[in-house]
Amino acid sequence: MFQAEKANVNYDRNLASDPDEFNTGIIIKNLSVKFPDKNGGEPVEALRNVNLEIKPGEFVSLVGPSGCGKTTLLRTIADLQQPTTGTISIGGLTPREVRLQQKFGIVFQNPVLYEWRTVRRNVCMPMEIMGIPKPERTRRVSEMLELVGLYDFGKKHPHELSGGMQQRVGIARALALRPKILLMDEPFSALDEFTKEKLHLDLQNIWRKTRKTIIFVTHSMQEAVFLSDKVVVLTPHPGRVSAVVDINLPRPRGLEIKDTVKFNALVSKVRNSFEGV
Ligand SMILES: Nc1ncnc2c1ncn2[C@@H]1O[C@H](COP(=O)(O)OP(=O)(O)OP(=O)(O)O)[C@@H](O)[C@H]1O
Repeated sequence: MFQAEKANVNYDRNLASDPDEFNTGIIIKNLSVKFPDKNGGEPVEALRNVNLEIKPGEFVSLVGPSGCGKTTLLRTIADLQQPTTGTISIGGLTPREVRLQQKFGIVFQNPVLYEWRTVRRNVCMPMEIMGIPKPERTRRVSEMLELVGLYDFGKKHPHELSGGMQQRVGIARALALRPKILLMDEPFSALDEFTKEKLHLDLQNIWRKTRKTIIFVTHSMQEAVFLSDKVVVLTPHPGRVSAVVDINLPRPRGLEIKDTVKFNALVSKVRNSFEGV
């Protein structure tokens, strides 16, 4: 259980009902991304003609085999990669405008924590860079560490934590600047199955409490179905959307849902979307 739940902290008040209303709906139209070939050959078509709509507050996973363009799509939404053609609109703004407003939080597979800094000071770092005053920083670090279940570990250093705990620090750090959209690139793929399942439950709770739009990249069909409202299936060479599968399972979801016929039917549906291409 979350420490936040134990402490009966009202995160909905603190995190979700931000007075700064921001429409996090994402509309992607005819998006293509090509990378020039270093040896002068044909460019690599990482994404071809991607059309996708993500509603505000939706949890969407991108799944597909290696090289189908998942990371490229995430990076293009985050304005870390420019489209070759097509557009992305986020509540009417461009990815650049959204990035400059610090509305994206990004979590990578490897959280890249600073070993010489404590957990608290790792989470604090983006706020230091942004010049947020110290009392507010201290308050938010406590809030974020409670949210990810690490309040009692604030004085530890990264090497004293397990892989799962380190990834929680990465999530807390990504949330510290109060982003509206959380972009997660295979955040749990390096973790063991038990830790992964615990983090799935915890991420579901974080999403429920903070109401962020989450885009989650994974190779795992089960992970995608368990977490998402919608699974976007990508197919490589060139990278394109082969299906969008709605996951109409009730929430909140417990691990036992993985044993249900409905869950496994949805996993099969995602799998068959690859085979159909
Ligand atoms: N900076 C780059 N320069 C050249 N080619 C690139 C670059 N980034 C990605 N690619 C190519 O674009 C295609 C899509 O890559 P991308 O990393 O987005 O796929 P992915 O689905 O995230 O793969 P993985 O699951 O292995 O992370 C691949 O063929 C890849 O080699």
